[in-house]
Amino acid sequence: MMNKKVIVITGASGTGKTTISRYLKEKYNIPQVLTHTTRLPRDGEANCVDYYFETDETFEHNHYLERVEYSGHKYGSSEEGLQKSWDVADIVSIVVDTKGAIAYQEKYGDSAIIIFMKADLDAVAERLKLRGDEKARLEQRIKSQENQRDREVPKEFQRNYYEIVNKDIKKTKECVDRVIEEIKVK
Ligand SMILES: Nc1nc2c(ncn2[C@@H]2O[C@H](COP(=O)(O)OP(=O)(O)O)[C@@H](O)[C@H]2O)c(=O)[nH]1
Ligand SMILES: Nc1ncnc2c1ncn2[C@@H]1O[C@H](COP(=O)(O)OP(=O)(O)O)[C@@H](O)[C@H]1O
Repeated sequence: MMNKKVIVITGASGTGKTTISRYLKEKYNIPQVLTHTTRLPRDGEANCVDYYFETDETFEHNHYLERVEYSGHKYGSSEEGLQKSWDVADIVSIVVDTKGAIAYQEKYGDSAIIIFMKADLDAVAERLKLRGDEKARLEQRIKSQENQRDREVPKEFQRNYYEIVNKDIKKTKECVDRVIEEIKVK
């Protein structure tokens, strides 16, 4: 089991977590572990592709490795989901908030590779508007206590994590490439 690795992509809203997860899939064929949420799909998002979209009731039918409330919605990831991805690939990725990242680090130790994403606040506001996030929801999300918290590296992180400042997307992807090279030689 321990030649298996999970790349845990974390950071505040709009910092580029999903973008990096997609890049890992496209360039390295690294599958993304899907998680469950009670928030509604955004335009362009689909069930079983971006998330397992749940109601408050169906959300409780799964059992979770870790679960959180984020800006008024529930999110959770399951051990089965991770295992299913590990069945088909040695390196997989998952996108979670920092609380989730801490849980993965605690459970999987060095097999959990943390990438903490950071971006300038003004750039984030602009990018989320372009992403098509509805204005009121966007503001609520940006102001949420969880999102404020996730703008900084939590003190609970153990020393080994990668921090990527996502300004120029080309440079960001180069940073990700270096992370993958490092993981692969380990
Ligand atoms: N801990 C945890 N966080 C999750 C899970 N699924 C998604 N998240 C996080 O929940 C937060 C909100 O996600 P989302 O609604 O997609 O908004 P976004 O960050 O603006 O794309 C993000 O930080 C996600 O990484 C999960 O299963 N567990
Ligand atoms: N470096 C970048 N420059 C410009 N736009 C970006 C950059 N990185 C991501 N984006 C765009 O910003 C929006 C938010 O990125 P996303 O990956 O959805 O963030 P997150 O998953 O962290 O909320 C998306 O529309 C994405 O295409």
